[in-house]
Amino acid sequence: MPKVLVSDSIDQAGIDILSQVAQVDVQIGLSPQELINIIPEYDAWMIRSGTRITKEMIAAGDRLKIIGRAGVGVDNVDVPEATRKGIVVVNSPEGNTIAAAEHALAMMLALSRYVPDANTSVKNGLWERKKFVGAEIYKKTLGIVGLGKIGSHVASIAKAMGMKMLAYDPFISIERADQLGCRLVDLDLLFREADYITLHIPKTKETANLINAEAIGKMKPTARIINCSRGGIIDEVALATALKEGRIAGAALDVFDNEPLEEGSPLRELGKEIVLTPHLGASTTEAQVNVAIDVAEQIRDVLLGLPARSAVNIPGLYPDALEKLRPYLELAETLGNLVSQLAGGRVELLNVRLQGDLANNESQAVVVAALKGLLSQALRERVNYVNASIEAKERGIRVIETRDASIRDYAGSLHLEAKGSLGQHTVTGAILGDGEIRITDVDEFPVNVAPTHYMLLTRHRDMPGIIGKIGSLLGSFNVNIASMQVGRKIVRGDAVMVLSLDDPLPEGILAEIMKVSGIRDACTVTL
Ligand SMILES: NC(=O)C1=CN([C@@H]2O[C@H](COP(=O)(O)OP(=O)(O)OC[C@H]3O[C@@H](n4cnc5c(N)ncnc54)[C@H](O)[C@@H]3O)[C@@H](O)[C@H]2O)C=CC1
Ligand SMILES: O=C(O)C(=O)COP(=O)(O)O
Repeated sequence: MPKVLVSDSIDQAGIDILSQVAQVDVQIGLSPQELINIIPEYDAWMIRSGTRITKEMIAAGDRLKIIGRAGVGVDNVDVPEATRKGIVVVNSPEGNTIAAAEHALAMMLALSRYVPDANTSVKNGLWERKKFVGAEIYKKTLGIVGLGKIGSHVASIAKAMGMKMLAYDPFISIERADQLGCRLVDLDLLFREADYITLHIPKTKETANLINAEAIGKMKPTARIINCSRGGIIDEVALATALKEGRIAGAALDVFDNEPLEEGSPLRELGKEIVLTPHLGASTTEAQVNVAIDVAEQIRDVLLGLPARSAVNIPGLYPDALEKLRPYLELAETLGNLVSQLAGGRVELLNVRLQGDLANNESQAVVVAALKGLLSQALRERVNYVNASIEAKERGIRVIETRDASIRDYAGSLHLEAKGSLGQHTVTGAILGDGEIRITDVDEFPVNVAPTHYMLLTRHRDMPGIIGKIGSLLGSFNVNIASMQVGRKIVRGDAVMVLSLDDPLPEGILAEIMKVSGIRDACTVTL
């Protein structure tokens, strides 16, 4: 019988499901070393946010087939390492949406009316009515950062409470925001105008320290910040200083840089202007039943050899179909990711054209893979083969699928066209005889490049010297070029340059590239 390790507190409903097919061991509070010692005997591992699954633990888990996160965020799991080891990572993308949204609203109200401190005061035998005069949220402006599942639910309730709403989410369409009663604005305006700012975004490179001293400096002195998303999005020291000096009015935090919140944290020293909870966003009976069942069912299915419905790192397709289409799914995902970065965040239209032999194939999975790639910049591990179409629909992305079997530059190729905040862009790619992916066309300019993790694309005038200048500029920043391709339609006309790089581009280099005479546009892409 397979064995499942449960190392965080999970609702019994989940344990019951797992017990149908496996021996379940619940072991909470083990140290990282203890986990490394015992994980070799387990086939599956079920956690919440309390366990950090590291590369070393995954390396030790020789029998591990699946890691199940009973919740949304998988930032406590080394997903790339799990993927490399062929371990499926699943989560429950929607099981705790309502709980997290309601907690954010509870925090907003508690903060406005000083409920926690007033409660402590009464329990201490005091009756301090003057000390706890609060603020109403009615007719106040709520700035929602991240209009995904939780942010959308917060919006619908805040609307009913009479709030005016601004939202910032570079991956959401204006129509979707309109439907929710939110005005999409840039971050700067949101910071300046909001009375309440609530964060509902994943922690990524872009969102780490988003709320820093500079951002706080733009806020009203009466502004209050609520964070029930992820620690590390707010600079805790900058926030504590601003609250201490009265530069903003309050903050309510459920998540922290270090959890549990460390003893010397300056946040602990503040008074009624701060409300702190110990990562309780998902802690309702209902949400815990939802996520436990959702994830336990997936672990059970995978242990029985069936696909998982919310895998964050592999497609939830049946093995036969998957094997046949695998190269094209990878191609579609890569091209989707590439075209989304060329078109800018707010993509409103994706046209997927299956060409040559590919036009005769079952196409749905290819379109879904392209959407998964397209949304991966916004949703990271949250988007998968199962939810990509729904996510795209909710974001107001129009998807058009066309086929043209007569285009036969390659046996089978895929052409994507996306319209976003940076205009309309196209990419084409194919699978070569050796199974390798090639990008064969960018914005209708022919190229022949293998995609790599770091890429630089320029639009320039085809003229002598320009390639050399870009090469030397990259060299002077110690960036190594793996390969370089120029595509043009006519001599000395417009051209594109596609460079595969071994290193990420340091900050500031794009501005230098743009100064090179003849360069019209340049962008970096991370695949
Ligand atoms: N405190 C708690 O116990 C809980 C916390 N969470 C966390 O809440 C967060 C939101 O969860 P969901 O709404 O389910 O996720 P979601 O994926 O549905 O929504 C996230 C939204 O953030 C947007 N986004 C991505 N990068 C952005 C950026 N740089 N700037 C602005 N917006 C950006 C995306 O377009 C998306 O609409 C996640 O970090 C999740 O882990 C979720 C449940 C419970
Ligand atoms: O689902 C999430 O992303 C959460 O943050 C919830 O965390 P938890 O399962 O309550 O430890």
